[in-house]
This record gives sequence, C-alpha cells and structure tokens, in this order.
Amino acid sequence: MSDTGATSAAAPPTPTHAEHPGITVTDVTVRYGEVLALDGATLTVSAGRITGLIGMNGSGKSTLFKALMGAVRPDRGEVRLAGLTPAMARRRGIVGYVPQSEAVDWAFPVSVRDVVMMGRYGHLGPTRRPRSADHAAVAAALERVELSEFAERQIGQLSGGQKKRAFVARGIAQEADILLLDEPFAGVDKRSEGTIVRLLRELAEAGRTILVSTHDLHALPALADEAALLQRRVLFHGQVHEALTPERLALAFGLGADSGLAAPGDRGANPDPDPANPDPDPASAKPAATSAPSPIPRSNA
Ligand SMILES: Nc1ncnc2c1ncn2[C@@H]1O[C@H](COP(=O)(O)OP(=O)(O)OP(=O)(O)O)[C@@H](O)[C@H]1O
Repeated sequence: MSDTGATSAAAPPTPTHAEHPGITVTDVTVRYGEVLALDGATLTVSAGRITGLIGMNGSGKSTLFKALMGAVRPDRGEVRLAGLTPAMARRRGIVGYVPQSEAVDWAFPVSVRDVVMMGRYGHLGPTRRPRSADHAAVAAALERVELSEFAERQIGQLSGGQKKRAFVARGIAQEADILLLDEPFAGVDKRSEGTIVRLLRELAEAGRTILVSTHDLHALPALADEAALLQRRVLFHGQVHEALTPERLALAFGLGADSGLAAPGDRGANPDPDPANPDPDPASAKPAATSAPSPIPRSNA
C-alpha cells in the first residue's frame, strides 16, 4: 500500500508475464487535446485481487480503462496486462471488458446469447463457427449470472442490472484472466449488484485479476480487496478500509477534510439512507450525519 504520488516518477522495468500476471500501469499520461485526463498514473493490480478504482467525475477512470484496452494511446508511460501490451492481450483473449452503459449501442440487433458468445471469439477454430464446447460455455455463463431465461432476448430489452450481468457473462465465457469493469453498479438494482459482487469474488478467488471503477463506495468493502483513489494520477492505493477514510476521500473528491463527507463505514450513525438518494454519488453527496474518521471494517476479510 502506498500514497503513490511520490513513487510514480521512478518507472520500474516492465515485468514479464511470469513475474506479474496482473495489471501494471506505469507513469501514464493521456491528453485529449488541451485536456489532461491522466497525469503520471501508476498502479499495480495483482492476480487474484479485486481493486476498486474510485474518483470523482472526470478524474480519468474511463480513460484509464481505454488505455488498458488500447483504445487510447498514452502520451507517456505504458500499460501491461499480464506483461503484454493491450493489443496483444486483446488478441490472446486475456482481457475481458464490461463497458459503461453509455458506451453501448443497446439497439444493436443481437440477443443476450450473442453478446455472451462474443466472449468465445478468441476460442473459435479456423471455421469461426461455435462448437458444442462454446455453446456449453455460454450456457454455463448465462446460468451463473442468472440470465438463462433471457438468452434469446434482444440485449436492449433487459434492465440495467441484467445488461451488466450479460456483459459479466461475456467475460466469464471468455475465460479472461483479467477483467475490467467500468461502473458495473451504475443504474443496477440490488439483486444484480449482489449477483455481480458474488461472481467477481468467485472469479478473484479462482485467480482472476479484476479492476472495477465505481461511484458506489458502499459496495466497495464487500467487493474489493484494495482501492485506488484516482485524480488524474493515483493518489492512494491500499486496503479498502485505509482508502475510505474521510481524509483520503476528501482528497480524491476535492473537498475539504472537514466537509462532512463520510466513509461508508460511518453509515451506522445514519442507518437510514435518504430514500430519494439511497446510494448517493459521493461527488455530490450532501454531508452525512457524522464526520468521525473511523476506518470501516472489511466484510470480505
Ligand atoms: N474524447 C474526449 N475528448 C476530450 N476530452 C475528453 C474525452 N474523453 C474524456 N475527456 C475528458 O477527460 C477527462 C477524464 O474523463 P474520463 O471519462 O476518463 O473521466 P471519468 O473519471 O471516467 O468520469 P466519469 O466518472 O464521469 O465517467 C475529463 O475532463 C473529460 O472531460
């Protein structure tokens, strides 16, 4: 664990797959014209761990995912997935991606089964036709996310949570070593959230490397082993309960430490969330009833 700002300048040599099967982001800077989206971001995600990536709107979370998927090329620095460049990792089917809902054309005429089958493309033989093993893998993935009965539905006709589960099933069918999930809980009902959290924990225990961006700090202790606070660069990376202190959250969300922004573990002092805003976005959250800097207990310890 570390407050990583001080260490980001020293770029370590690129690890090989054998040395590091997870994700390494080394001193990555990304600009969109005049906009500096990432500024020397450095992060290591170990295999078998789930890391929550948290930061306010515009802090660079999606840009980091795009860099990991090779959709944007860093101006400086490098990313490696299992020691490979994004293009190589994608070609080898090592990395699975659950995109933000806004990034998907839900009107596209594909069924839920088709979407999950996309995860099998890297496994198809020269004929590019799915074989019985591929159909079986898709059926098993659909069952794991509890979507078997929706398999033939057009993907856009699912609820927000079901759509996310369909993309998680795609990653499961792909058997990807590394899973990237951009805001998997946005617009998701509690049942879907619970299903996704449980599945990701199972996948991590099976050795997968998982990076999840989320605004839902309350989901984080049950979900993640570690948390990384992003504000163009990684301000802190360590145990979840160490990241979710009022001081560190204030740093990441650009508020004064005395703003009253409470860590999820402080919920006990305010057990009934505002029914109009049950899962407040911390960037816009009104001050909670307590500002006591008590670290939260990890429920996955
Ligand atoms: N294609 C683009 N062209 C120009 N600026 C962009 C582009 N994409 C993102 N940005 C800017 O880069 C910064 C980082 O954006 P990014 O989408 O990575 O943030 P984010 O943390 O994912 O935000 P959110 O939580 O709102 O999804 C923002 O200032 C954003 O306006």
